[in-house]
Amino acid sequence: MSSFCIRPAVDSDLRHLYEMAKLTGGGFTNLPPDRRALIAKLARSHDAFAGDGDGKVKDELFVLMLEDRATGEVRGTCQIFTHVGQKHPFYSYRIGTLTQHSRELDRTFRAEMLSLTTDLEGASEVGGLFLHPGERAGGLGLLLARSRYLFMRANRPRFADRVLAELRGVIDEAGGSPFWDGLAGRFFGMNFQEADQFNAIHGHQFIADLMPKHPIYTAMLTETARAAIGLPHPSGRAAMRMLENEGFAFEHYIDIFDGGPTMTARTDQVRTIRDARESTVVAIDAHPGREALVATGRLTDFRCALAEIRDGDGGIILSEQAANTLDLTVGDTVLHIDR
Ligand SMILES: CC(C)(COP(=O)(O)OP(=O)(O)OC[C@H]1O[C@@H](n2cnc3c(N)ncnc32)[C@H](O)[C@@H]1OP(=O)(O)O)[C@@H](O)C(=O)NCCC(=O)NCCSC(=O)CCC(=O)O
Repeated sequence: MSSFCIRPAVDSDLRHLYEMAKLTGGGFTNLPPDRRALIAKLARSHDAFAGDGDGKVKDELFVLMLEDRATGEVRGTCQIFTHVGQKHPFYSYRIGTLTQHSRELDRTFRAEMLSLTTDLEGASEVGGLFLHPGERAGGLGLLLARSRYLFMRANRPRFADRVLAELRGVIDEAGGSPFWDGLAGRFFGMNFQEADQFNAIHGHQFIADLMPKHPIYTAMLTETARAAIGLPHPSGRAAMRMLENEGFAFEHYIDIFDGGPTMTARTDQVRTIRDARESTVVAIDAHPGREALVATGRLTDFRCALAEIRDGDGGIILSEQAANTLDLTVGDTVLHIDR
């Protein structure tokens, strides 16, 4: 087990966030390579961690970081929004069908249409998931993604009953988006990269403002735009698999910008939220145990790590390594779930 640990972002993480944002290759709405936008994110996250939820529905943002406690190196990040669409409308396209029959021709046609909706307004959102390429395929992506669900469980009243995640859509080799070119791009006078850059600095709102409000028949889109509907960017397949493993499903909502799939779940049915257990640490030793995710704390003191645990008398026995990584001692309460 490693000494990697998830912790709340602090203002001095700007450098790390910026470095990671530069590595994403663009089109990653929640992690733009723009210092001003990242400073604003960190300030918003700072406020969210400092408050304790006053019962009002707000769109708060929590930014988490993956740090190697042995070296102090930051290797990943992820985000959680409490209620999207409180300030600016949260638009999605819903894919629907309209079936029509002609008696004279004896033909039935099913037309697929994209309707602009704000159906997902008020839901919580997980996003901004990024692991340094050098650390992939070793379980840390899983730690990053699932730590958010343990955080939500620890702060359940602050989150909505529904949770969504937007996956990046298909981007071609030239950095363009076939879905953008076939639809939104025709109403903006800019290519995808320009829109992406504008979006990073000024936010999503201009897209919503200029987007055509009438339903779009997909039969009228170009073949390449149509083929991109609901398809994730190839680098997002691991993220999609992890969402599916948690019980998220594609319910016919897509991003209005790049056509990427929006996955949704009932918050209390997300596997990690539903199945996590709260236990007391009854002992700490160096014997091997089963692999689990262990979290402690609730807000600025929140920490989460991969750990070896065993069942003990009246609680769990934790590995020494995990106890050091998470600063835990006997008698502390933790949230945990097997890997
Ligand atoms: C997403 C992560 C953090 C995932 O980390 P890793 O790559 O280390 O993941 P992993 O442990 O190798 O794999 C996790 C699960 O995905 C499966 N998997 C891996 N690669 C796959 C592929 N190409 N196709 C299908 N499934 C794949 C693995 O088998 C495993 O599932 P089993 O356990 O079943 O075997 C990383 O790939 C990354 O930083 N990618 C680039 C940035 C990105 O695209 N981020 C997502 C943006 S979308 C977003 O942020 C919203 C979504 C969200 O926030 O959750």
